[in-house]
Amino acid sequence: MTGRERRPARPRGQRPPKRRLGPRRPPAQDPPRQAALDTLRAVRERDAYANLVLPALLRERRITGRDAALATELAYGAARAQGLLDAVLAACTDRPLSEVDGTVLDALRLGCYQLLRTRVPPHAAVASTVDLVRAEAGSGPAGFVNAVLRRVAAQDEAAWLERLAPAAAEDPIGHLAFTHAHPRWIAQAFADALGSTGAPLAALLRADDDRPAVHLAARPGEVSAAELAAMTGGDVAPYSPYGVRLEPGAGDPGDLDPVREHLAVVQDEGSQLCALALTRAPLAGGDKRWLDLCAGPGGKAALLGALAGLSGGTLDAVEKAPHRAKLVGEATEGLPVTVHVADGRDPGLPESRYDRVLVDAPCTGLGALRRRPEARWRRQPANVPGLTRLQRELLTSALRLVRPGGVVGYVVCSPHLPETVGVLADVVRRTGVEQLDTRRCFPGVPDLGAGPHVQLWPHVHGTDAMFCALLRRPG
Ligand SMILES: C[S@@+](CC[C@H](N)C(=O)[O-])C[C@H]1O[C@@H](n2cnc3c(N)ncnc32)[C@H](O)[C@@H]1O
Repeated sequence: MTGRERRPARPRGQRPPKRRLGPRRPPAQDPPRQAALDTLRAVRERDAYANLVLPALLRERRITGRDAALATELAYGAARAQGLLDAVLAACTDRPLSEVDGTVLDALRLGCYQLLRTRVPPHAAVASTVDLVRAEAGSGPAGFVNAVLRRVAAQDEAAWLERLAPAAAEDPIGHLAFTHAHPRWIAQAFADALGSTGAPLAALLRADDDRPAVHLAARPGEVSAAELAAMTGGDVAPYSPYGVRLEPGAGDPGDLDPVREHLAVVQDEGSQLCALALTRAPLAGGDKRWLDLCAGPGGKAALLGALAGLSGGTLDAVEKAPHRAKLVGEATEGLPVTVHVADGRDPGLPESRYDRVLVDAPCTGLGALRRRPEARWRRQPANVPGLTRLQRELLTSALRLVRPGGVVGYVVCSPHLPETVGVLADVVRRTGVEQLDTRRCFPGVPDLGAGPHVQLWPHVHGTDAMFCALLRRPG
């Protein structure tokens, strides 16, 4: 993210702290904001995931209802908007943000987020942040935060964007990236995949910046989507026969009884559709042996395992990371699923055996950024080459494991072209495998493009930006 303005001078009389001053005071009497601050700190200090840290903190501190909703909005919102917030904060002090104490910077981000992107009254946003910092770090840092946030509060978000965003005429992608708080390289990747730098890119970035609905998948054979919707207060999803959508901010879905009782899993509707597409591809001959080559934590394995069970089949589920393999075992309890802790590139399973194989490959996750608040600022372009090599190797391995005439589904939760059509083109060229018209296995889903693969989009389908290609090994 680049700004085009020089930073104004530091607020008069205020010096940012080099380090925390004096002993810590007792926690501020503002549990939601304290929880949000502690979440941002865990993300920064320990590379933690906000969407794992915060629910645990809320449970531990018994923060519920409106307070939990506020903590969630502030922690996830500030994590998502970090680049934009930092550009505004940098414009309000002459000291590099890298020299500001970490906790003070987390608090500044929280305060700035409230000022720019919530309806919290400005005086409350500033005062509550100053109180947090006073309790954490003392009155010197609190004075610094007070001065910086007063500068932020002098303008609203639109005015800051006008002042700091690259000009749309000169750099349309940079402008949209800044406006919707995305790193520029990710906006560029989206533009490449969409083939647009105009309205579709703006719509995608906007949707990616929104709080997403939570999607559930009903376990086939146990409960219908309509029953699950009635049990959870959600709505039956538009495309997946097993899907239910819950309103954003409807609380921790892990607490829902059907999820606790394994009648449903939390799973994006796009993920459900990709797993289902594999089962829908036409197949001649036997259809009892299925394989999931990258199964952890088990969302798709649970859906595939239940469907395999209903038709008298079985699923082998491979996962390299032992702790994630354990999660697959838990997610598929009671289903005809065998979990293997192994490397999918050479899992030690018989070759030419399986009727259907899913490769839900490790990827940048650029298609699911809205569900992982801090991920967009953590991912780097340097991550891509290692991932595409692994994706090619896993897909090649799947084509050895599937029987002649069998079907392989290649899925990534990313629209980034090197990970999608790039990997596919390379493997198709080397193996001569047949690409199926994947769109036919997404019945009722509109706007699937020119094919033969399928790219889903948040702004079009309300799902994560999942990519799916179905391939048939020559008979
Ligand atoms: C995108 S996730 C799969 C999500 C899963 N299919 C689901 O729906 O819950 C990719 C998984 O592949 C695993 N993985 C990474 N490298 C692997 C390898 N070489 N062999 C097998 N699994 C691998 C990761 O640990 C991760 O759990």
